[in-house]
Amino acid sequence: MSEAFTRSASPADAGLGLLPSLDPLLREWLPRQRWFAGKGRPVTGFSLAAATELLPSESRLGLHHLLVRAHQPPVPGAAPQPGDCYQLLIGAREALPPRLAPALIGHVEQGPLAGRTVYDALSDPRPADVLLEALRAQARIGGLRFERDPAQEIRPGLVPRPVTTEQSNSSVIYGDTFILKLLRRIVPGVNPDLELPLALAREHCPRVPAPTGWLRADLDGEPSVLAVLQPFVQGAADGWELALRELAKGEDFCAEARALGRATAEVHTALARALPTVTLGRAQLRLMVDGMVERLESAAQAVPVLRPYVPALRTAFTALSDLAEEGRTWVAQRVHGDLHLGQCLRSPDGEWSLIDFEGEPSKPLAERRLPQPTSRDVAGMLRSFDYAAHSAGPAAPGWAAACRAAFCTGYAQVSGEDPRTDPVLLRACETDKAIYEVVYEARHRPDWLTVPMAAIERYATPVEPF
Ligand SMILES: Nc1ncnc2c1ncn2[C@@H]1O[C@H](COP(=O)(O)OP(=O)(O)O)[C@@H](O)[C@H]1O
Ligand SMILES: O=P(O)(O)O[C@H]1O[C@H](CO)[C@@H](O[C@H]2O[C@H](CO)[C@@H](O)[C@H](O)[C@H]2O)[C@H](O)[C@H]1O
Repeated sequence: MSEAFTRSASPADAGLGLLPSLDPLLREWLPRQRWFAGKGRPVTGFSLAAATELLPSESRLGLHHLLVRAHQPPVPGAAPQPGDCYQLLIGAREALPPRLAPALIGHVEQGPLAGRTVYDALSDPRPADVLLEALRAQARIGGLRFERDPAQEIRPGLVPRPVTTEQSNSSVIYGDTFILKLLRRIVPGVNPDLELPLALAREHCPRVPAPTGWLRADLDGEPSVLAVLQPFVQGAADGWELALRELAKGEDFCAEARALGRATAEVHTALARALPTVTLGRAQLRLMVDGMVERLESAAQAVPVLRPYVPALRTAFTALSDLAEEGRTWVAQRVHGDLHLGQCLRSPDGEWSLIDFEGEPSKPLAERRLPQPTSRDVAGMLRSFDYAAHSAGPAAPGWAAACRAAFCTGYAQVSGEDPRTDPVLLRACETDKAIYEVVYEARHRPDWLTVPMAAIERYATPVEPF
Protein backbone atom coordinates (compact mmCIF):
# COMPACT_ATOMS: atom_id res chain seq x y z
CA MET A 1 0.00 0.00 0.00
CA SER A 2 1.53 3.34 -0.97
CA GLU A 3 2.00 6.27 1.37
CA ALA A 4 -1.06 7.93 -0.22
CA PHE A 5 -3.43 5.46 1.38
CA THR A 6 -1.96 5.22 4.83
CA ARG A 7 -3.73 8.31 5.99
CA SER A 8 -7.41 8.70 5.40
CA ALA A 9 -9.12 11.27 7.55
CA SER A 10 -12.87 11.03 7.93
CA PRO A 11 -14.68 13.25 5.43
CA ALA A 12 -15.78 15.61 8.17
CA ASP A 13 -12.24 16.02 9.60
CA ALA A 14 -10.65 16.42 6.22
CA GLY A 15 -13.15 19.08 5.22
CA LEU A 16 -12.95 21.05 8.44
CA GLY A 17 -12.07 24.62 7.62
CA LEU A 18 -11.09 23.76 4.06
CA LEU A 19 -14.16 24.98 2.24
CA PRO A 20 -14.44 28.43 3.88
CA SER A 21 -10.83 29.12 2.97
CA LEU A 22 -11.38 28.02 -0.64
CA ASP A 23 -14.75 29.75 -0.99
CA PRO A 24 -13.60 33.09 -2.48
CA LEU A 25 -11.27 31.31 -4.93
CA LEU A 26 -13.88 28.79 -6.06
CA ARG A 27 -16.49 31.52 -6.60
CA GLU A 28 -14.22 33.02 -9.20
CA TRP A 29 -12.76 29.81 -10.69
CA LEU A 30 -15.68 27.36 -10.85
CA PRO A 31 -18.04 29.37 -13.12
CA ARG A 32 -15.20 29.68 -15.67
CA GLN A 33 -14.90 25.92 -16.13
CA ARG A 34 -16.51 24.45 -19.25
CA TRP A 35 -18.14 21.74 -17.17
CA PHE A 36 -19.83 24.22 -14.82
CA ALA A 37 -23.52 23.63 -15.51
CA GLY A 38 -24.98 26.75 -13.86
CA LYS A 39 -23.61 29.38 -16.24
CA GLY A 40 -25.35 32.76 -16.22
CA ARG A 41 -26.41 32.61 -12.55
CA PRO A 42 -24.16 33.81 -9.70
CA VAL A 43 -22.76 31.33 -7.19
CA THR A 44 -24.02 32.46 -3.80
CA GLY A 45 -22.15 29.93 -1.67
CA PHE A 46 -20.80 26.41 -1.32
CA SER A 47 -21.44 23.47 0.95
CA LEU A 48 -19.41 20.33 1.35
CA ALA A 49 -20.95 16.96 0.46
CA ALA A 50 -17.69 15.05 1.12
CA ALA A 51 -14.00 15.71 1.59
CA THR A 52 -11.20 13.17 1.51
CA GLU A 53 -7.54 13.84 2.02
CA LEU A 54 -5.57 11.81 -0.55
CA LEU A 55 -2.13 13.29 0.25
CA PRO A 56 -1.55 15.06 3.60
CA SER A 57 -2.02 18.84 3.59
CA GLU A 58 1.26 19.47 5.34
CA SER A 59 3.36 17.52 2.81
CA ARG A 60 5.04 19.26 -0.15
CA LEU A 61 2.03 18.33 -2.28
CA GLY A 62 -1.34 18.15 -0.53
CA LEU A 63 -4.24 16.51 -2.34
CA HIS A 64 -7.91 16.85 -1.46
CA HIS A 65 -10.84 15.18 -3.10
CA LEU A 66 -13.98 17.28 -2.65
CA LEU A 67 -17.63 16.94 -3.55
CA VAL A 68 -18.91 20.47 -3.35
CA ARG A 69 -22.39 21.84 -3.85
CA ALA A 70 -22.52 25.22 -5.58
CA HIS A 71 -25.57 27.19 -4.48
CA GLN A 72 -27.22 29.44 -7.04
CA PRO A 73 -30.52 31.27 -7.38
CA PRO A 74 -33.05 29.04 -9.19
CA VAL A 75 -33.53 29.29 -12.96
CA PRO A 76 -36.36 31.86 -13.45
CA GLY A 77 -39.71 30.06 -13.39
CA ALA A 78 -38.22 26.81 -12.02
CA ALA A 79 -38.59 25.37 -8.53
CA PRO A 80 -35.61 25.92 -6.17
CA GLN A 81 -33.09 23.07 -6.42
CA PRO A 82 -30.31 21.96 -4.09
CA GLY A 83 -27.05 23.22 -5.62
CA ASP A 84 -25.34 21.11 -8.31
CA CYS A 85 -22.63 18.89 -6.87
CA TYR A 86 -19.15 19.07 -8.44
CA GLN A 87 -16.17 16.78 -8.06
CA LEU A 88 -12.92 18.65 -7.43
CA LEU A 89 -9.41 17.33 -7.06
CA ILE A 90 -7.54 20.12 -5.32
CA GLY A 91 -3.75 20.13 -5.19
CA ALA A 92 -1.92 22.38 -2.72
CA ARG A 93 1.71 23.44 -3.18
CA GLU A 94 4.03 26.14 -1.83
CA ALA A 95 4.34 27.47 -5.36
CA LEU A 96 3.02 26.29 -8.70
CA PRO A 97 5.57 25.22 -11.32
CA PRO A 98 5.02 27.13 -14.63
CA ARG A 99 3.76 23.99 -16.42
CA LEU A 100 0.79 23.94 -14.02
CA ALA A 101 -0.08 27.64 -14.43
CA PRO A 102 -3.24 26.92 -16.50
CA ALA A 103 -4.56 24.80 -13.61
CA LEU A 104 -4.23 27.60 -11.03
CA ILE A 105 -7.20 28.16 -8.73
CA GLY A 106 -5.55 30.72 -6.44
CA HIS A 107 -3.58 31.55 -3.35
CA VAL A 108 -5.17 30.59 -0.01
CA GLU A 109 -5.15 33.30 2.66
CA GLN A 110 -6.49 31.43 5.70
CA GLY A 111 -7.46 28.05 7.13
CA PRO A 112 -5.59 24.75 6.94
CA LEU A 113 -4.05 25.57 3.55
CA ALA A 114 -3.09 29.19 4.39
CA GLY A 115 -0.08 30.31 2.37
CA ARG A 116 -0.47 27.52 -0.18
CA THR A 117 -1.31 27.77 -3.86
CA VAL A 118 -4.21 25.53 -4.85
CA TYR A 119 -4.87 24.19 -8.33
CA ASP A 120 -6.92 21.72 -10.34
CA ALA A 121 -4.73 18.69 -9.70
CA LEU A 122 -5.84 16.32 -12.46
CA SER A 123 -3.33 17.84 -14.87
CA ASP A 124 -0.46 17.12 -12.45
CA PRO A 125 1.15 13.67 -12.92
CA ARG A 126 1.61 12.85 -9.22
CA PRO A 127 -2.07 13.34 -8.22
CA ALA A 128 -3.18 11.57 -11.41
CA ASP A 129 -0.92 8.69 -10.41
CA VAL A 130 -2.53 8.57 -6.95
CA LEU A 131 -5.91 7.90 -8.61
CA LEU A 132 -4.61 5.11 -10.85
CA GLU A 133 -2.71 3.51 -7.98
CA ALA A 134 -5.87 3.58 -5.84
CA LEU A 135 -7.84 1.84 -8.61
CA ARG A 136 -5.10 -0.75 -8.98
CA ALA A 137 -5.12 -1.38 -5.22
CA GLN A 138 -8.95 -1.30 -5.04
CA ALA A 139 -8.49 1.18 -2.20
CA ARG A 140 -11.13 2.50 0.16
CA ILE A 141 -10.19 6.00 1.27
CA GLY A 142 -12.71 7.81 3.45
CA GLY A 143 -15.97 7.45 1.51
CA LEU A 144 -14.20 6.85 -1.82
CA ARG A 145 -14.44 3.33 -3.22
CA PHE A 146 -11.91 2.56 -5.96
CA GLU A 147 -13.02 -0.59 -7.79
CA ARG A 148 -11.94 -2.51 -10.86
CA ASP A 149 -12.54 -5.45 -13.13
CA PRO A 150 -10.28 -8.18 -11.68
CA ALA A 151 -9.92 -9.69 -15.17
CA GLN A 152 -8.07 -6.60 -16.47
CA GLU A 153 -4.57 -5.80 -15.34
CA ILE A 154 -3.50 -2.25 -14.45
CA ARG A 155 0.27 -2.07 -14.75
CA PRO A 156 2.03 0.31 -12.31
CA GLY A 157 4.10 3.22 -13.54
CA LEU A 158 1.99 4.31 -16.53
CA VAL A 159 2.80 7.96 -17.22
CA PRO A 160 -0.25 10.25 -17.01
CA ARG A 161 -1.06 13.15 -19.33
CA PRO A 162 -4.22 15.26 -19.27
CA VAL A 163 -6.67 15.42 -22.18
CA THR A 164 -6.61 19.03 -23.36
CA THR A 165 -9.39 18.97 -25.95
CA GLU A 166 -12.82 20.42 -25.12
CA GLN A 167 -14.92 18.04 -23.07
CA SER A 168 -17.81 18.04 -20.60
CA ASN A 169 -15.78 16.28 -17.87
CA SER A 170 -12.02 15.95 -17.32
CA SER A 171 -9.88 13.06 -18.52
CA VAL A 172 -6.34 11.85 -18.12
CA ILE A 173 -4.52 9.30 -20.29
CA TYR A 174 -2.11 6.84 -18.70
CA GLY A 175 0.74 5.71 -20.91
CA ASP A 176 -1.53 5.41 -23.96
CA THR A 177 -3.01 2.36 -22.21
CA PHE A 178 -5.95 3.71 -20.20
CA ILE A 179 -8.06 6.82 -20.04
CA LEU A 180 -9.70 7.96 -16.82
CA LYS A 181 -12.74 10.21 -17.01
CA LEU A 182 -13.36 12.17 -13.84
CA LEU A 183 -17.02 13.17 -13.92
CA ARG A 184 -17.47 16.77 -12.89
CA ARG A 185 -21.15 17.31 -12.12
CA ILE A 186 -22.12 14.41 -9.90
CA VAL A 187 -25.69 13.23 -9.88
CA PRO A 188 -26.71 10.63 -7.29
CA GLY A 189 -27.62 7.20 -8.65
CA VAL A 190 -26.73 4.74 -11.40
CA ASN A 191 -24.75 6.49 -14.13
CA PRO A 192 -25.19 5.20 -17.70
CA ASP A 193 -21.56 6.13 -18.45
CA LEU A 194 -20.57 3.07 -16.42
CA GLU A 195 -23.81 1.07 -16.52
CA LEU A 196 -24.02 0.76 -20.33
CA PRO A 197 -20.35 -0.03 -21.11
CA LEU A 198 -20.45 -2.69 -18.34
CA ALA A 199 -23.62 -4.18 -19.87
CA LEU A 200 -22.03 -4.12 -23.34
CA ALA A 201 -18.87 -5.76 -21.97
CA ARG A 202 -21.04 -8.58 -20.59
CA GLU A 203 -22.39 -9.01 -24.13
CA HIS A 204 -18.82 -9.03 -25.51
CA CYS A 205 -19.68 -6.08 -27.74
CA PRO A 206 -16.34 -5.04 -29.27
CA ARG A 207 -17.57 -1.56 -30.25
CA VAL A 208 -17.26 -0.07 -26.75
CA PRO A 209 -14.11 -0.15 -24.57
CA ALA A 210 -14.91 -2.32 -21.53
CA PRO A 211 -14.54 -0.43 -18.20
CA THR A 212 -11.35 -1.39 -16.38
CA GLY A 213 -12.02 0.44 -13.12
CA TRP A 214 -14.33 2.98 -11.54
CA LEU A 215 -14.63 5.23 -8.52
CA ARG A 216 -17.80 5.36 -6.48
CA ALA A 217 -18.98 7.21 -3.38
CA ASP A 218 -22.34 7.72 -1.73
CA LEU A 219 -24.04 11.00 -2.50
CA ASP A 220 -27.33 11.76 -0.74
CA GLY A 221 -27.22 8.15 0.49
CA GLU A 222 -27.04 6.70 -3.06
CA PRO A 223 -23.99 4.97 -4.56
CA SER A 224 -22.82 7.31 -7.32
CA VAL A 225 -20.16 7.04 -10.02
CA LEU A 226 -17.38 9.61 -9.83
CA ALA A 227 -14.91 8.33 -12.45
CA VAL A 228 -14.45 5.59 -15.05
CA LEU A 229 -11.18 4.07 -16.30
CA GLN A 230 -11.21 2.29 -19.66
CA PRO A 231 -8.71 1.06 -22.25
CA PHE A 232 -7.36 3.88 -24.42
CA VAL A 233 -7.92 3.35 -28.15
CA GLN A 234 -4.40 4.10 -29.37
CA GLY A 235 -3.82 6.30 -32.39
CA ALA A 236 -7.55 6.88 -32.79
CA ALA A 237 -9.10 9.84 -34.57
CA ASP A 238 -12.63 10.89 -33.73
CA GLY A 239 -15.39 11.03 -36.31
CA TRP A 240 -15.65 14.81 -36.09
CA GLU A 241 -12.02 15.47 -37.00
CA LEU A 242 -12.11 12.82 -39.74
CA ALA A 243 -15.29 14.26 -41.24
CA LEU A 244 -13.86 17.79 -41.23
CA ARG A 245 -10.65 16.52 -42.82
CA GLU A 246 -12.57 14.88 -45.67
CA LEU A 247 -14.76 17.95 -46.11
CA ALA A 248 -11.68 20.17 -46.35
CA LYS A 249 -10.34 17.92 -49.12
CA GLY A 250 -13.73 17.98 -50.92
CA GLU A 251 -14.04 14.21 -50.33
CA ASP A 252 -17.21 12.39 -49.38
CA PHE A 253 -17.46 10.48 -46.12
CA CYS A 254 -19.95 7.83 -47.21
CA ALA A 255 -17.87 4.71 -46.55
CA GLU A 256 -17.15 5.88 -43.00
CA ALA A 257 -20.76 6.99 -42.46
CA ARG A 258 -21.90 3.52 -43.52
CA ALA A 259 -19.41 1.88 -41.14
CA LEU A 260 -20.64 4.19 -38.37
CA GLY A 261 -24.21 3.13 -39.11
CA ARG A 262 -23.17 -0.50 -38.78
CA ALA A 263 -21.27 0.15 -35.52
CA THR A 264 -24.26 2.02 -34.04
CA ALA A 265 -26.60 -0.83 -34.96
CA GLU A 266 -24.20 -3.36 -33.39
CA VAL A 267 -24.25 -1.40 -30.14
CA HIS A 268 -28.04 -1.09 -30.24
CA THR A 269 -28.45 -4.80 -30.88
CA ALA A 270 -26.17 -5.66 -27.95
CA LEU A 271 -27.96 -3.18 -25.66
CA ALA A 272 -31.32 -4.71 -26.59
CA ARG A 273 -29.94 -8.11 -25.60
CA ALA A 274 -28.38 -6.86 -22.38
CA LEU A 275 -31.15 -4.69 -20.94
CA PRO A 276 -34.95 -4.69 -21.04
CA THR A 277 -36.87 -3.39 -24.04
CA VAL A 278 -40.44 -2.06 -23.85
CA THR A 279 -43.27 -1.33 -26.26
CA LEU A 280 -44.38 2.28 -26.47
CA GLY A 281 -48.12 2.47 -26.94
CA ARG A 282 -50.38 5.49 -26.90
CA ALA A 283 -49.85 6.40 -23.22
CA GLN A 284 -46.05 6.03 -23.26
CA LEU A 285 -45.77 7.83 -26.55
CA ARG A 286 -47.82 10.69 -25.18
CA LEU A 287 -45.35 10.99 -22.29
CA MET A 288 -42.44 11.05 -24.72
CA VAL A 289 -44.09 13.67 -26.92
CA ASP A 290 -45.07 15.76 -23.88
CA GLY A 291 -41.39 15.76 -22.93
CA MET A 292 -40.42 16.97 -26.40
CA VAL A 293 -43.00 19.76 -26.31
CA GLU A 294 -41.92 20.82 -22.81
CA ARG A 295 -38.29 20.94 -23.88
CA LEU A 296 -39.26 23.06 -26.87
CA GLU A 297 -41.15 25.51 -24.68
CA SER A 298 -38.47 25.82 -22.04
CA ALA A 299 -35.80 26.15 -24.76
CA ALA A 300 -37.78 29.03 -26.27
CA GLN A 301 -37.93 30.66 -22.84
CA ALA A 302 -34.17 30.39 -22.49
CA VAL A 303 -33.17 31.25 -26.08
CA PRO A 304 -35.41 33.97 -27.55
CA VAL A 305 -34.35 33.45 -31.21
CA LEU A 306 -36.20 30.14 -31.07
CA ARG A 307 -39.57 31.70 -30.25
CA PRO A 308 -40.90 32.42 -33.77
CA TYR A 309 -40.40 28.76 -34.71
CA VAL A 310 -42.26 27.17 -31.79
CA PRO A 311 -45.67 26.55 -33.46
CA ALA A 312 -44.11 25.02 -36.60
CA LEU A 313 -41.69 22.84 -34.63
CA ARG A 314 -44.48 21.59 -32.43
CA THR A 315 -46.12 19.97 -35.48
CA ALA A 316 -43.17 17.53 -35.77
CA PHE A 317 -44.13 16.24 -32.32
CA THR A 318 -47.91 16.23 -32.74
CA ALA A 319 -47.51 14.25 -35.99
CA LEU A 320 -45.94 11.52 -33.87
CA SER A 321 -48.73 11.48 -31.28
CA ASP A 322 -51.24 11.37 -34.14
CA LEU A 323 -49.66 8.09 -35.28
CA ALA A 324 -49.91 6.72 -31.75
CA GLU A 325 -53.57 7.71 -31.59
CA GLU A 326 -54.08 5.66 -34.76
CA GLY A 327 -52.69 2.62 -32.93
CA ARG A 328 -49.02 2.59 -33.99
CA THR A 329 -46.56 1.26 -31.42
CA TRP A 330 -42.76 1.50 -31.20
CA VAL A 331 -40.08 -0.57 -29.51
CA ALA A 332 -37.91 1.27 -27.02
CA GLN A 333 -34.60 0.18 -25.49
CA ARG A 334 -31.55 1.68 -23.79
CA VAL A 335 -29.60 3.89 -26.18
CA HIS A 336 -26.42 5.99 -26.11
CA GLY A 337 -28.41 9.18 -25.64
CA ASP A 338 -25.95 11.79 -26.94
CA LEU A 339 -24.45 10.20 -30.01
CA HIS A 340 -22.51 12.44 -32.35
CA LEU A 341 -19.35 12.26 -34.48
CA GLY A 342 -17.15 13.30 -31.56
CA GLN A 343 -18.26 10.19 -29.63
CA CYS A 344 -17.01 7.83 -32.34
CA LEU A 345 -13.34 6.82 -32.44
CA ARG A 346 -11.71 5.15 -35.43
CA SER A 347 -8.64 3.10 -34.64
CA PRO A 348 -5.74 2.97 -37.14
CA ASP A 349 -7.04 -0.42 -38.37
CA GLY A 350 -10.33 1.26 -39.36
CA GLU A 351 -12.54 -0.12 -36.56
CA TRP A 352 -15.05 2.24 -34.93
CA SER A 353 -15.69 2.44 -31.17
CA LEU A 354 -18.41 4.43 -29.43
CA ILE A 355 -17.66 6.25 -26.17
CA ASP A 356 -19.30 8.54 -23.60
CA PHE A 357 -22.60 6.91 -22.64
CA GLU A 358 -23.45 9.63 -20.12
CA GLY A 359 -26.38 10.87 -22.24
CA GLU A 360 -27.32 14.54 -22.46
CA PRO A 361 -25.76 15.88 -19.25
CA SER A 362 -28.47 18.48 -18.69
CA LYS A 363 -31.25 15.84 -18.42
CA PRO A 364 -32.08 14.21 -15.06
CA LEU A 365 -30.42 10.82 -14.62
CA ALA A 366 -33.74 8.93 -14.47
CA GLU A 367 -34.76 10.40 -17.83
CA ARG A 368 -31.40 9.54 -19.42
CA ARG A 369 -31.89 5.90 -18.37
CA LEU A 370 -35.36 5.49 -19.89
CA PRO A 371 -35.71 3.13 -22.85
CA GLN A 372 -36.00 5.15 -26.06
CA PRO A 373 -36.57 4.41 -29.74
CA THR A 374 -33.18 3.81 -31.38
CA SER A 375 -34.00 6.69 -33.75
CA ARG A 376 -32.86 8.97 -30.92
CA ASP A 377 -29.23 7.98 -31.54
CA VAL A 378 -29.69 7.86 -35.29
CA ALA A 379 -31.01 11.43 -35.14
CA GLY A 380 -27.95 12.49 -33.10
CA MET A 381 -25.62 11.20 -35.81
CA LEU A 382 -27.65 12.71 -38.63
CA ARG A 383 -27.53 16.06 -36.88
CA SER A 384 -23.78 15.65 -36.54
CA PHE A 385 -23.28 15.25 -40.30
CA ASP A 386 -25.26 18.47 -40.69
CA TYR A 387 -23.01 20.19 -38.10
CA ALA A 388 -19.89 19.09 -39.96
CA ALA A 389 -21.26 20.24 -43.33
CA HIS A 390 -22.35 23.56 -41.87
CA SER A 391 -18.96 24.26 -40.36
CA ALA A 392 -17.44 23.77 -43.83
CA GLY A 393 -19.68 26.45 -45.39
CA PRO A 394 -22.75 26.60 -47.64
CA ALA A 395 -21.31 24.37 -50.38
CA ALA A 396 -21.72 21.18 -48.37
CA PRO A 397 -25.43 20.26 -47.95
CA GLY A 398 -25.08 17.47 -50.56
CA TRP A 399 -22.22 16.04 -48.50
CA ALA A 400 -24.42 15.82 -45.41
CA ALA A 401 -27.32 14.26 -47.34
CA ALA A 402 -25.01 11.56 -48.74
CA CYS A 403 -23.63 10.81 -45.24
CA ARG A 404 -27.11 10.62 -43.78
CA ALA A 405 -28.22 8.12 -46.42
CA ALA A 406 -25.03 6.05 -46.05
CA PHE A 407 -25.37 5.96 -42.26
CA CYS A 408 -28.96 4.69 -42.50
CA THR A 409 -27.96 2.09 -45.09
CA GLY A 410 -25.18 0.77 -42.82
CA TYR A 411 -27.54 0.79 -39.85
CA ALA A 412 -30.10 -1.26 -41.79
CA GLN A 413 -27.44 -3.78 -42.91
CA VAL A 414 -26.87 -4.82 -39.28
CA SER A 415 -30.21 -4.20 -37.58
CA GLY A 416 -32.50 -5.12 -40.44
CA GLU A 417 -34.36 -1.84 -39.97
CA ASP A 418 -33.78 1.30 -41.98
CA PRO A 419 -34.50 4.36 -39.81
CA ARG A 420 -35.78 6.19 -42.90
CA THR A 421 -38.83 3.92 -43.03
CA ASP A 422 -40.19 5.79 -39.99
CA PRO A 423 -39.80 9.41 -41.13
CA VAL A 424 -42.23 10.91 -38.60
CA LEU A 425 -40.33 9.45 -35.65
CA LEU A 426 -36.98 10.41 -37.15
CA ARG A 427 -38.14 13.94 -37.84
CA ALA A 428 -39.43 14.33 -34.27
CA CYS A 429 -36.15 13.00 -32.84
CA GLU A 430 -34.04 15.26 -35.06
CA THR A 431 -36.14 18.28 -34.14
CA ASP A 432 -35.84 17.47 -30.43
CA LYS A 433 -32.06 17.09 -30.84
CA ALA A 434 -31.70 20.38 -32.71
CA ILE A 435 -33.64 22.12 -29.92
CA TYR A 436 -31.27 20.57 -27.35
CA GLU A 437 -28.34 21.82 -29.43
CA VAL A 438 -29.73 25.36 -29.55
CA VAL A 439 -29.81 25.45 -25.75
CA TYR A 440 -26.40 23.78 -25.49
CA GLU A 441 -24.77 26.25 -27.88
CA ALA A 442 -26.47 29.29 -26.36
CA ARG A 443 -25.10 28.22 -22.99
CA HIS A 444 -21.64 26.96 -23.90
CA ARG A 445 -20.60 28.17 -27.37
CA PRO A 446 -22.74 31.13 -28.52
CA ASP A 447 -20.66 31.44 -31.72
CA TRP A 448 -22.01 28.04 -32.81
CA LEU A 449 -25.68 28.91 -32.30
CA THR A 450 -26.18 29.53 -36.02
CA VAL A 451 -25.48 25.84 -36.75
CA PRO A 452 -28.52 24.30 -35.00
CA MET A 453 -30.56 27.43 -35.81
CA ALA A 454 -30.08 26.78 -39.54
CA ALA A 455 -31.55 23.32 -38.99
CA ILE A 456 -34.40 24.73 -36.90
CA GLU A 457 -35.29 27.01 -39.78
CA ARG A 458 -35.43 24.01 -42.13
CA TYR A 459 -37.39 21.82 -39.72
CA ALA A 460 -39.90 24.64 -39.31
CA THR A 461 -40.77 24.50 -43.01
CA PRO A 462 -43.58 22.03 -43.79
CA VAL A 463 -41.58 19.43 -45.74
CA GLU A 464 -37.93 18.64 -45.29
CA PRO A 465 -36.90 15.98 -47.79
CA PHE A 466 -34.74 13.27 -46.26
N1 LIG B 1 -11.34 4.89 -24.84
C1 LIG B 1 -10.82 5.98 -25.41
N2 LIG B 1 -9.74 5.89 -26.23
C2 LIG B 1 -9.19 6.98 -26.81
N3 LIG B 1 -9.63 8.22 -26.59
C3 LIG B 1 -10.70 8.38 -25.79
C4 LIG B 1 -11.36 7.27 -25.17
N4 LIG B 1 -12.39 7.74 -24.42
C5 LIG B 1 -12.37 9.07 -24.58
N5 LIG B 1 -11.37 9.47 -25.40
C6 LIG B 1 -11.02 10.86 -25.77
O1 LIG B 1 -11.36 11.72 -24.70
C7 LIG B 1 -12.32 12.70 -25.11
C8 LIG B 1 -13.32 12.95 -23.99
O2 LIG B 1 -14.03 11.75 -23.70
P1 LIG B 1 -15.60 11.75 -23.42
O3 LIG B 1 -15.97 10.43 -22.86
O4 LIG B 1 -16.34 12.20 -24.65
O5 LIG B 1 -15.69 12.84 -22.30
P2 LIG B 1 -16.79 13.96 -21.96
O6 LIG B 1 -18.00 13.25 -21.42
O7 LIG B 1 -16.11 14.78 -20.94
O8 LIG B 1 -17.09 14.76 -23.22
C9 LIG B 1 -12.96 12.11 -26.38
O9 LIG B 1 -13.39 13.11 -27.23
C10 LIG B 1 -11.82 11.30 -26.97
O10 LIG B 1 -11.01 12.13 -27.77
O1 LIG C 1 -19.28 17.00 -24.50
P1 LIG C 1 -20.14 15.91 -25.05
O2 LIG C 1 -19.46 15.13 -26.09
O3 LIG C 1 -20.73 15.09 -23.96
O4 LIG C 1 -21.41 16.57 -25.82
C1 LIG C 1 -21.78 17.93 -25.74
O5 LIG C 1 -20.87 18.72 -26.49
C2 LIG C 1 -20.88 18.50 -27.93
C3 LIG C 1 -19.91 19.49 -28.56
O6 LIG C 1 -18.63 19.25 -28.13
C4 LIG C 1 -22.27 18.72 -28.49
O7 LIG C 1 -22.27 18.33 -29.87
C5 LIG C 1 -22.66 19.28 -30.85
O8 LIG C 1 -21.49 19.76 -31.52
C6 LIG C 1 -20.75 18.75 -32.22
C7 LIG C 1 -19.58 19.45 -32.91
O9 LIG C 1 -18.73 20.02 -31.95
C8 LIG C 1 -21.61 18.04 -33.24
O10 LIG C 1 -20.89 16.98 -33.87
C9 LIG C 1 -22.85 17.46 -32.58
O11 LIG C 1 -23.69 16.87 -33.55
C10 LIG C 1 -23.59 18.57 -31.85
O12 LIG C 1 -24.71 18.03 -31.13
C11 LIG C 1 -23.26 17.82 -27.77
O13 LIG C 1 -24.57 18.09 -28.26
C12 LIG C 1 -23.19 18.11 -26.25
O14 LIG C 1 -24.06 17.25 -25.55
